[in-house]
Amino acid sequence: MALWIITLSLVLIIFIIICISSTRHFNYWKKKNVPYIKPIPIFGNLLPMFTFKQTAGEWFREIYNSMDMGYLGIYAFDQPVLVVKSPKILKHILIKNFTNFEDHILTMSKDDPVMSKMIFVQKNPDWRRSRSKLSPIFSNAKLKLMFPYIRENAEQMTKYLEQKIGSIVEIKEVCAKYATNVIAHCAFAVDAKSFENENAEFRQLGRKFFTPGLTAVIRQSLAFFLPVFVDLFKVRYVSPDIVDSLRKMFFSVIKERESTACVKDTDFIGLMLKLRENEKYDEDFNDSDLLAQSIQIFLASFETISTTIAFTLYELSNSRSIQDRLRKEILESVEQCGSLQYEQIQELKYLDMVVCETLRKYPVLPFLDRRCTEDFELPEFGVKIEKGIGVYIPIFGLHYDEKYFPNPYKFDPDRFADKSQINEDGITYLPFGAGPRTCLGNRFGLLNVKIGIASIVSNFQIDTCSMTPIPLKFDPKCLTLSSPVGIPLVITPLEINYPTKI
Ligand code: HEM
Repeated sequence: MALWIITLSLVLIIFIIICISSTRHFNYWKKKNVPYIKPIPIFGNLLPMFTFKQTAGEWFREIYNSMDMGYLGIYAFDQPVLVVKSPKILKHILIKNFTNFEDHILTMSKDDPVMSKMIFVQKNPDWRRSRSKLSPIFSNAKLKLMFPYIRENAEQMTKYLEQKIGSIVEIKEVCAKYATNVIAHCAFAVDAKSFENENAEFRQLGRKFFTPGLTAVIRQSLAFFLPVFVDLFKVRYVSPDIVDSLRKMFFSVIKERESTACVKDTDFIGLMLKLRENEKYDEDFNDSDLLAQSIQIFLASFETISTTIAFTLYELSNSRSIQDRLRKEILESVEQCGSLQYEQIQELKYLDMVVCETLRKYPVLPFLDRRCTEDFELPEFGVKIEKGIGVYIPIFGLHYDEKYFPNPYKFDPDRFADKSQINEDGITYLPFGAGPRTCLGNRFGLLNVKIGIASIVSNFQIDTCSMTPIPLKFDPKCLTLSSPVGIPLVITPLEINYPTKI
């Protein structure tokens, strides 16, 4: 027999074995009497995501809309996982019965000594220990100390934009420069110089990590949807050269701080060094833990901040009345105090409403995951979840549900005029997650987002141009929400002669 026939037969046999073995759990939801979507061999229900026809967020929204029940079974490759839609059940999972769902499904290879220590990835008991140590460094008092630098950086951004007046600006890139500078300064005590140098090292690192690519999205999707594979094949979530560059920067700052005995409260690295000093005898909090959490801060903040500002500016460019109302609020407030102050930012109600609405329409992380760590039962809802089962929360589906947000495609900040009712009866709005594992940096993130928006809106008028994608499409090669063509807009000086600018 010809060699090619033997080879082909072998490949065919291996393929059939993989197909059959990938279906061995496929009667799990049927046996539990849970409604489920019919899976296919190998991919389970994940094929649309891996053919890059849809983003993960859009796929979860489709699943969300396909069911009337409060929950539904699917298969992530061969693994049964539950997609939960009911706001009341979500409140139990994320808050009331949090101890049954403390871990994320997301897994990093144990062979990756840095990334596996990042707090987002840590499982218990490590996560609890890190969370209690890191929480104080995000306090209001600490953020206030960082405020002057953030405002200074926003001023640099407006100066940069002044040179671009009248031309088409890819605003997401400008916001990425702003966020890179803040995070490099606050997490690594480095002046990133993103506005001065198009190829600044920190900006390059951010581009490398967040520029969508086939291999990156496959690696990252496996970490979320097939964690067993990650450990088995030692799949790296972040390419080692990015981690190496951040490691070098981190240790050079530590060395400098130690040699000059310089103690600083105005950046996260200084705060973490203080923490290490206090935890001298804690072997579980050494330099590699500090490095892991610094990288965590870089990865968790830079894309979320820049994307949220860019999506807000996109919506403002599409609505002159919202843009004008926001500008009026900001400029009136600045006029009273001379310049924008930390406390004032928290009091700008319409700015807050605008940002909340942006995070509803564009939750940067469009889905969340949890792992059931103890059997869980809610007889009143007919729910029983076994230890080990993964749970996905379709944020994008909830945020576009007519029941909770009428006319969901409309950008309408007035939805958030009264925030007291939000998540009262169950969880329907969760751009930062919810419960004890909610985003650790949400106040820091919101502060940066609001200062960035206030600086641009108070100095420029923002409009769409022939290159602005309307409607906006999302990039299927990105797990977070992102536009494949960026967000090109035109900025012009303010038409009316406003009395004050920031
Ligand atoms: C607009 C900005 C941001 C958004 C929309 C956002 C969103 C999120 C979401 C959805 C989670 C998962 C929460 C959960 O599982 O319940 C999360 C976790 C986290 N975020 Fe953010 N984030 C933002 C900014 C930031 C910033 C600026 C930082 C750091 C300075 C940060 C640090 C973290 C950390 C450390 C976690 C893991 C918390 C834990 O597992 O205990 N985030 N974020």
